[in-house]
Amino acid sequence: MSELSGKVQTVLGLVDPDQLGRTMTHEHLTMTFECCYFPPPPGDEEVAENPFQMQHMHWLRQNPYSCHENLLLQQETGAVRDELLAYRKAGGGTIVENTTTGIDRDLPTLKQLAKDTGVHVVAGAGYYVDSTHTEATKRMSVEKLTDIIISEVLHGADGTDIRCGVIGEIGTSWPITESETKVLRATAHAQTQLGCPVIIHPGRNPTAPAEIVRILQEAGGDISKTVMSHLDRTIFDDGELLEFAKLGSYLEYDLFGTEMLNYPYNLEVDMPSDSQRVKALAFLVKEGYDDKIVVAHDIHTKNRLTKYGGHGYSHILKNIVPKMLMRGISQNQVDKILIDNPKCWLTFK
Ligand SMILES: CC(=O)NCCS(=O)(=O)O
Repeated sequence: MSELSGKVQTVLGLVDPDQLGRTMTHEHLTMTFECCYFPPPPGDEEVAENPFQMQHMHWLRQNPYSCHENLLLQQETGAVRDELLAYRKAGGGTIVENTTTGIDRDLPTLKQLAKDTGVHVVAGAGYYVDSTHTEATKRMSVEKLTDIIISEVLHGADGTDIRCGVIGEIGTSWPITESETKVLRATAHAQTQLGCPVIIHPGRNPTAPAEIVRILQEAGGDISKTVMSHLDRTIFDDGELLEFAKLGSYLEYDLFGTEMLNYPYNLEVDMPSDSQRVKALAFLVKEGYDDKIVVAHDIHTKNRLTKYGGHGYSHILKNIVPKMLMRGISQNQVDKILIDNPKCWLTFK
């Protein structure tokens, strides 16, 4: 039995799972999203150059990816520190920080933030989407990728001794690329050896989550210890959602706080409102999946920080939980979603 068994690995070391408390399973505290810059609508170029003014806040919420500066969350460590202190005050205990190779993971900053704020921070191992894979990464064998991921969990990542406590978010596009398929297989192999939690970023197609599960399963992955992220922008049909839920992964609604009319990465998608997200959670609870739901905000742009008039990391605790209770999700079920399910997922086998 490894020393990790029965524990959760944070950037400050191993902790007992009961210490985690309320947990957001998919956030970013420092990263860059420049890989996913999307040009502004014609005529809006000037706003995009000078976005952080009151009169532009609505534009920024609607076009968060069309402003270079908005994509540089790594410039906001001070604001994020204040946010984490507020998160603790609001009853938060833990944040899973999903930044992986390709979007500027910064483990020393995560460690410092955890020390300064008392929030448990669990860091992610592995690789983001194909467009961020280097040529060297693309040439690697599954075995080599597996070794790197395992080492990031057992010894530390990016030349530090700071260890990751989860594999992911592992990025995939749609269709899934060859390089992403190798990383998924390596993820499953590493998970088999480590007994660790895994979290996946699916491509923007309703069939993507099931296809990813198929690839992980074929490579021996443990789907019951895997979170499928971003379901709120991926599967919209209730029947398809239940079909996917049967496969046994955790079901993550992680874009709370995001309101956007035109989702630039897939104009077919109607991004739901928070009320619609709560409705989806209530539906899954009614169908018996309360042991499988996890939630988060997936903050990855500056405009979502309270410093810039955004909802911040405490939005779920302050605003969404009361709405969940109002929509028939019991306090016991809320506690499962915020405390028990993340704890169970994050604990090494
Ligand atoms: C950081 C990240 O991957 N966020 C997800 C953005 S998406 O638009 O839901 O894919």
